[in-house]
Amino acid sequence: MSSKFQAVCQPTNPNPNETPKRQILDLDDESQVLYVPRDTCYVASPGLPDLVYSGHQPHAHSWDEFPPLKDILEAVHKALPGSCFNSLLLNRYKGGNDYVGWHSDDEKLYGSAPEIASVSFGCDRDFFLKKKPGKKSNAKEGRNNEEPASKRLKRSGHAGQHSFTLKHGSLFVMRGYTQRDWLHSVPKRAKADATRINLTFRRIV
Ligand SMILES: O=C(O)CCC(=O)C(=O)O
Ligand SMILES: [Fe+2]
Repeated sequence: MSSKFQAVCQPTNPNPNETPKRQILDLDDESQVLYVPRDTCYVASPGLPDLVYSGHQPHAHSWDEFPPLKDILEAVHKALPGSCFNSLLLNRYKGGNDYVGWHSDDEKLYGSAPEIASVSFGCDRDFFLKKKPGKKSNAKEGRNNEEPASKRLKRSGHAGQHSFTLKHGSLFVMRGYTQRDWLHSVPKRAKADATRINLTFRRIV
């Protein structure tokens, strides 16, 4: 059976000073190409605008090519009443070296406060969320900076960062201003020795 997953490679960014909008691409030292450090596959309903991220425009497969995905979509719609997803980005992490760097899925075509439903299968992986620079993480931290800067710096390491373990069969939902105000990532994990498939259902408005 042929795989619809793509290991995405594209030529090195012509302007090396320009950082990709979403930090999900990485520079491969040997081949000097920008690559996505996991395999991806994009599915979308017909007639929607093209998805472009980090200068990459994935081919949109149709739902009919993957009948099981339609079943999962239906189950997600049932679990999240009122949701109506029309596109899906799949990620395959072949092992602990595959990852997604800090980014937000804040592309305009998803609207200002998108709901994104993330379903995971296979190997457990950690998922991190942290506030974008300049966004206050809660009312407490916004207090007039009573604390000396040196102290604040010390505890700022992972303060305000939230970690979740996304387990086989789990449904994780991001909504509201999560994409506007927060970054998320799935870091490399030496101990994650098996494949993980992640499905992120989205609505292009
Ligand atoms: O694999 C995950 O849990 C996250 C994937 C993700 O953030 C994305 O596809 O934008
Ligand atoms: Fe994401």
